[in-house]
Amino acid sequence: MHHFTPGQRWISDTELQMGLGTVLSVEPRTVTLLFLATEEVRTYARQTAPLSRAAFAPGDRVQSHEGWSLEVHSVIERDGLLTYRGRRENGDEAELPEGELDNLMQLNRPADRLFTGQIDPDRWFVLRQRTRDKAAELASSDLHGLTGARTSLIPHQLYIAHEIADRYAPRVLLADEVGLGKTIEAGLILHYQLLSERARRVLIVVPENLQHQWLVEMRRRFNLRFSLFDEGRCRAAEESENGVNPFQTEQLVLCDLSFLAEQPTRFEQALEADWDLLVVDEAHHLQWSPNAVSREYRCIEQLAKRTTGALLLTATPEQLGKEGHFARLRLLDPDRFPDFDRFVAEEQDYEPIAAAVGELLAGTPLSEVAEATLRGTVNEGDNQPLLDALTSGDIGTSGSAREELVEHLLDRHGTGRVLFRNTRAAVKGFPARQLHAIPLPLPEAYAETFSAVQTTGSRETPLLLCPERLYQSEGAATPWTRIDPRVQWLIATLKQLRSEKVVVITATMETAGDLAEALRITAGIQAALFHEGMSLLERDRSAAFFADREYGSPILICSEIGSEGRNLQFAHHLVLFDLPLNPDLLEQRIGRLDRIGQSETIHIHVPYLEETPQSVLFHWYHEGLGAFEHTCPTGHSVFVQVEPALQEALHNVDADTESLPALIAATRQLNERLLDTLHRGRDRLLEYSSCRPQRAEALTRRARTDAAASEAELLNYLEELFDAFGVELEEHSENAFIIRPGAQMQEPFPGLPEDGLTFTCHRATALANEDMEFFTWEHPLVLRGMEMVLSSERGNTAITAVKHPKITPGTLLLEGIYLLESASSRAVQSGRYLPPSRIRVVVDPQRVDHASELSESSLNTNSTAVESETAREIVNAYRQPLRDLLRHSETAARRRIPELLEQAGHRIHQILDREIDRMHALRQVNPNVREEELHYLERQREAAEKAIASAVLRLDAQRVIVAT
Ligand SMILES: Nc1ncnc2c1ncn2[C@@H]1O[C@H](COP(=O)(O)OP(=O)(O)OP(=O)(O)O)[C@@H](O)[C@H]1O
Repeated sequence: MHHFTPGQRWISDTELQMGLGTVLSVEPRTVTLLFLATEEVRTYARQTAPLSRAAFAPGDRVQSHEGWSLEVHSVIERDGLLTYRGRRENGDEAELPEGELDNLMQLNRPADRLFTGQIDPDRWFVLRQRTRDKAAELASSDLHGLTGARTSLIPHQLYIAHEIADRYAPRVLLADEVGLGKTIEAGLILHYQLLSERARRVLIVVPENLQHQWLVEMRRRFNLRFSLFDEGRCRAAEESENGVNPFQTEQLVLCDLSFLAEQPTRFEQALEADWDLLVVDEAHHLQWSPNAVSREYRCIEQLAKRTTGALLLTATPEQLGKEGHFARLRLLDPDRFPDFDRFVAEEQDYEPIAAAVGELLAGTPLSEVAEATLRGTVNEGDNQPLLDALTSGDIGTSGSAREELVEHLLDRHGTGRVLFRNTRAAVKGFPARQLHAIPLPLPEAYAETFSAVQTTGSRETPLLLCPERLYQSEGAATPWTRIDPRVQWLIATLKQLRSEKVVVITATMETAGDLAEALRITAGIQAALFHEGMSLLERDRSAAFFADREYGSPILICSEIGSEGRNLQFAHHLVLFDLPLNPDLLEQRIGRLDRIGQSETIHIHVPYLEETPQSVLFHWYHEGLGAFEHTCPTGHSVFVQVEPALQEALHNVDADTESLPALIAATRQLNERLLDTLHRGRDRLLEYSSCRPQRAEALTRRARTDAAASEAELLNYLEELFDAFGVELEEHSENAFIIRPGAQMQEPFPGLPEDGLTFTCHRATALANEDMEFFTWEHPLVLRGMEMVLSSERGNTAITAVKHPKITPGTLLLEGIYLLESASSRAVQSGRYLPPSRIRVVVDPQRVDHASELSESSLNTNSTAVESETAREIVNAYRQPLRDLLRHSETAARRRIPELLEQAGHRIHQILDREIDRMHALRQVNPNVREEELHYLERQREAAEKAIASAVLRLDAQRVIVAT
């Protein structure tokens, strides 16, 4: 372990560009350093800190923070701190305590190593360069973080993730229809933000029964290891360290909403824990109305206020009404959504804009109405010239003008930047749903029940829809499962569908439990059970029992909690043992099977008792809304409007035979009207902005091409990497390999278990074999391997013999690899504009740079290894010529700096100026753009320019070339 003393100067091996750090404090297990050049404070575990002591020796030249330099003659150590004595440039004798060293001073380690004979095998040099190149390429790629997860590359998801992930502190509502991949989208955004260090601390809040699924999805798809926080975990953290805030002991935390809502102390701790990103799944649970704000809503509201980024997920944003929807948007941006009435009024204006966008996209000549709408937008600043180009009839310019106008309109109108919603209709390619309606006779015993409760108020509706409930109270004489014909029907149907997986959903856990029991006793069927009365572990076991293809149960019986979030698309049969009153809940239930990955027609079985409220509801859903065979985006709005009449019909089944057909007809009409309005207005705009198909397709094509090229490249790289570190690699099966620690391995390879692991770089293989690791350029083991190469000194000094037609035998050349690095924090992302770009020079004694004719590949293919003993002899024999070559190479490298800085400046302007201009235009019409976001971009531009102006050149590696 290193010995640290406050005031000492150290350098980060993994982030050399941060310059010299100063030890601030030393704790028993940690050490904290301040890197003044980037104004960052970092705390490391002492045992494993990737730090090297910045200690200089006589003969070195050191630089003071005042700008003068000193040639060191002697070094004095006092209480662990060094003071350098020597001569300044002006000839004065001077002393320089290490605390006064220039923060950006670089260590010339490769040269030191060369002259002290620490020369590496040539393959290490080659590996180092390859790694360096790749790291630079990844740092500047907009796809890095979005394509390496174990997911199929699906256009609407990639589009959303790409739109959002790169934003500063994104605050959005992901509201794709059920099962289209909101979790995946959130995972992609998280992954991108974490990889690019835009976010470090993330809190995910989900309903209790989805905790495990989220943990598993984040781990197996994105390699993100979240820690599950419950009371036990919090207590354990407090016991192991007195006074600690448990939520601060981990960076990635997942917990359950009711835990936070019900435990004020824990909630306060979570609130204090300083998150960068908050993710809330099933956000429709956050109930809000002007008169009643739920505890859950209040919790998330406070967390969202304190956290810069927030992703809310819900498939049914309006499940609890438009007000609730507005309230959730308000959580994301209270300034933009201050007032519910204004929000509703704004929606009225979307229709003409949506119509104009539709015409622009269709490519047809503009109607007068659309043209007038577009003319109404010229005050936004930049639409007039586009409109002129469009109406001029010039084919050459009108196409791109159309495209740009669409962009402007979508950017500036509607909820486009805050809300994303993809629908099945837009995404396409989903299998059909087939309804099997099963009317069953009403048993005598139930008939009494109905007449007893029919005339009572709407509070009794659940009893009407689930009459068995009356028989579930203690002391009921007959078990309802013997009376209810749905049970016999279920048994018969399950027997028929013997080889199929069947999901049965029912409203309550009591009914679910009774059903499972009845199946077991009457028919010997062992069903998996899933309800809120079971522990989390029991539920997860049950879900796994059902999912197991070979030994599992073919039947899963869930209470309503099973209708949210779970992935059951491997089943094709769904039994709705009863029907929920809320259309969104019905959609959630069907969504368990109707989700991405469903490969067959979904059979929806609905048994209902004839001439009862059950049959009323069935007909209302089926004939009024068509909700079984299609998703029904308007379901909730229709329900709200017809609820009194529907309740009436449920409570008076046989009062008047005319009223139900009338209700159904009215429902159908209303539904059609609402669908039409939505289609023309709000939803149209939302659809256009949630996924612009051409862009999404182009992005996906690029991602797929990149991924395909990466696969072969990565495999080839990994062979070299593993070979260099002594990791053994062998074939496992087609596209799959095994790696394990080899006999030659000198240090542990991070992430590689003792007994090895199986991996594939092939996406389809990874998707089909979840037990294999999916290695991509984003996988932690690959990234840590690359970091190991770059943070170690290995490969920064080599000697090689080259036979090359362009070099006279006997010539000594020096290949120098320099890095031009800006000392900025990663938040400034100067790397995006000035990727840690290499400057490669190959100088001869006449100071001529041969870099272009002696390319790396031509040198690598023509080189032969030089024995280490011979290498040392060469260095000893040619010390002075080599020192001269080093000087020349640095001069040659410096000549290239202006060009690189210019390119970086250009890149800053290209990316940020455009973005800032766009934001300004947007704010004219769409206050969705937060002031904060705009300022962030402006600050970013300033900081990036500053960082780049202070970029320094550093020798990263050198290779002596002896021509033979
Ligand atoms: N890109 C993808 N690659 C592989 N599987 C995917 C992909 N997208 C979605 N899936 C699978 O499809 C199913 C639905 O995805 P997900 O759970 O993210 O949807 P959701 O919109 O969050 O669903 P819900 O509305 O039910 O919460 C999941 O089983 C998920 O693993």
